[in-house]
Amino acid sequence: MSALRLALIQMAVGTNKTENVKKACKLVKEAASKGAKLIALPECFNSPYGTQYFKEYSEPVPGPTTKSLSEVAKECQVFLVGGSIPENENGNLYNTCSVFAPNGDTIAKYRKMHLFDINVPGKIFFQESDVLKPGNTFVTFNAGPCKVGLGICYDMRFAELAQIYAKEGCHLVVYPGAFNMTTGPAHWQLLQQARALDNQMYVAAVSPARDEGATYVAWGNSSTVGPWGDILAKTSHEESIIYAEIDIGRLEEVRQNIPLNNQRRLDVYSRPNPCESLKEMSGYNIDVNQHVD
Ligand SMILES: NC(=O)CCC(=O)C(=O)O
Repeated sequence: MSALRLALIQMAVGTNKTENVKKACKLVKEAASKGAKLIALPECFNSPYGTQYFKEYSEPVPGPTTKSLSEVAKECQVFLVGGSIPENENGNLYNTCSVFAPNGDTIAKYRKMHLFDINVPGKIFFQESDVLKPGNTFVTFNAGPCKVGLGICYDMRFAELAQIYAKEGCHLVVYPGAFNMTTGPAHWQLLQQARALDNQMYVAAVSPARDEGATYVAWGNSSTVGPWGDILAKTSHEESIIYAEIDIGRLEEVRQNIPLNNQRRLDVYSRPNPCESLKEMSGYNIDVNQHVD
């Protein structure tokens, strides 16, 4: 078997943590009943998204939320990417994704590496680093034939993360994420397609459903993109589950058709930046746009 069915659960997240977890488990069961073998939840699915909420909703990992996820993964016999939750480890908070195998074992734990600190004046200011610490570790796991890398939301903007996963042999990167009404329409879909095309791999991004009454309004629009850069599944902003086949054969075909991996000019990329070297030699008076050999 070289394919598996992926489900992304774009769930509506409320302020009641117990209800959020209960709903997540119910939706996992629904996705499993439709044949999904790898199922992913969104970023911050047990808590509203916002720096003012993280401490109150935080819990240890393993803890009550991951226990429920482990149980439902086992009951449904699926691989479950547990979105993310605010993790509390000895008072330090992280944005953390745990992954569960069909036997309920925790097989991966990833802490968001690039914290969401942005300021688009008049539109959105967000400073995750006010309350969260970043993770420093790349995390992959195997789901049947598919090797999967993990990132969380803002991590999607950093091409290096997906590139490292591709080099490590991943076929798919899953990003639980919650873009917003400013950057969502501008960048959410483009970034997924860029990461997929650059690396000729599958990319899946799963958001909470949009709640216009929330302090942070998520863009929604969860989607799965294929190694050709094509959108395989996509939803709008309501609560929904979307499905796509992750087909390793198709990924290999794309890589054979356009063999980027054999064509990289590592000999050139590894040279010191020619523009910087020339600028230094010339006292910065050169046109750095000129071709330099
Ligand atoms: N939760 C996040 O990391 C949001 C990232 C985001 O909206 C972006 O524009 O990047």
